Amino acid sequence: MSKDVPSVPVAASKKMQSEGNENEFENLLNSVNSAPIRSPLNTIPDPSQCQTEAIRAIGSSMSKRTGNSGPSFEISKVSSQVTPARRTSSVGTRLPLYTGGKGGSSSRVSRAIAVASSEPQVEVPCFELVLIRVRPISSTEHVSQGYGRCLRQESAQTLTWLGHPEIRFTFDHIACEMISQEKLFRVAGIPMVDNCMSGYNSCMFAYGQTGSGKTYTMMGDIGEMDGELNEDCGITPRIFEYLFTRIKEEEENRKDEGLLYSCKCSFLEIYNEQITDLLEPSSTNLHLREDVKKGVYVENLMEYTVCSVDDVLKLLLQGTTNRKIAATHMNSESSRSHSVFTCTIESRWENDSMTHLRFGRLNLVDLAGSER
Ligand SMILES: Nc1ncnc2c1ncn2[C@@H]1O[C@H](COP(=O)(O)OP(=O)(O)OP(=O)(O)O)[C@@H](O)[C@H]1O
Repeated sequence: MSKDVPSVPVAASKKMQSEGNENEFENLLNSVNSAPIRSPLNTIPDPSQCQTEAIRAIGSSMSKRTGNSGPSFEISKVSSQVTPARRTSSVGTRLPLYTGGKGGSSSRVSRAIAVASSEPQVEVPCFELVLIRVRPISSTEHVSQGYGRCLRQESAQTLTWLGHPEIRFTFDHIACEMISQEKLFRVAGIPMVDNCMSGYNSCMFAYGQTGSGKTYTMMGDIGEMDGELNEDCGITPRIFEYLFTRIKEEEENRKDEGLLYSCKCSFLEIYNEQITDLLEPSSTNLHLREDVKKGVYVENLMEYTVCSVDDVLKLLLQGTTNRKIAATHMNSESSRSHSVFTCTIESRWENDSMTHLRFGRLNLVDLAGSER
């Protein structure tokens, strides 16, 4: 059934490493004590609790480096970590506390990070999740090229590559080829938004071979139909639809505190080690800088205030049109660059005669595909 192909159709989406800042204005000295309690970081569900019928049912397959064509797979890596109040800014020793992922090619990592400063040490939790998404074989691959599946899914965490010898891989979670964009968003996207709104930075990135489905997963079909997102739209538009719904609810529920959110987005591309603003393509060769207050940032990158999912869709459409694409032998519209869509979510509210300010940053990264 299977036929060798020269490259690996592997896609990965990673949602990882985040830092959050909660900063309280004005009465800074009292800030730590008066800060409202955040939701727990690991609102990200245990992948084993996220199984869907489709995932359980499928014996889907994927290709491996030396192997056969077939559906690609993706990895979502999720992590969140929070820094406490801004005064304790320097992060010190990392204390890895590995939980699970024994013996597999990936592991779920839950870490605590000790914040080194003159103040008492604060444990900074960190949460990561690696998720594989298997892409179905296209009709061209199946009919014209005669490729078949080369994988068997054993469980929600384990896949076997049907080579000689067979090789088993274990991940935090495997989303089979039948998983819908919506379901994937519910597993990987919602917890990220919830964490960001609680002031934890979050990052998701898609990693894998050209044509394996990274852009489909991260962006998909960005258009709208009758004011609703397309069924095929990817995780990014869905994240913002959910984010603005949550913002509306929160602002409504905490009217008495005058809670207000504001969101700013930027969209950049890294191509040939050069950074370009995808929303202002003449702005190219931008520089990475580091600042004590801001941390690492891209100088002169434009940020746009967004108030609705429509605002975000416009930016996504504008940016993806400007992204560098070219044909590869596996994908006629292959992204040749890395893209990073960032949203900074800031919230401000009054409580006990103090103004509170909280930040969370969301990074959504679609890496360029590898042809090797
Ligand atoms: N889960 C899926 N279901 C159906 N079609 C898919 C799926 N994933 C990807 N595809 C289709 O496969 C093709 C390649 O996907 P995509 O462009 O997202 O790959 P990619 O990994 O981003 O590639 P590159 O790295 O070359 O940019 C597209 O036509 C896309 O619509």
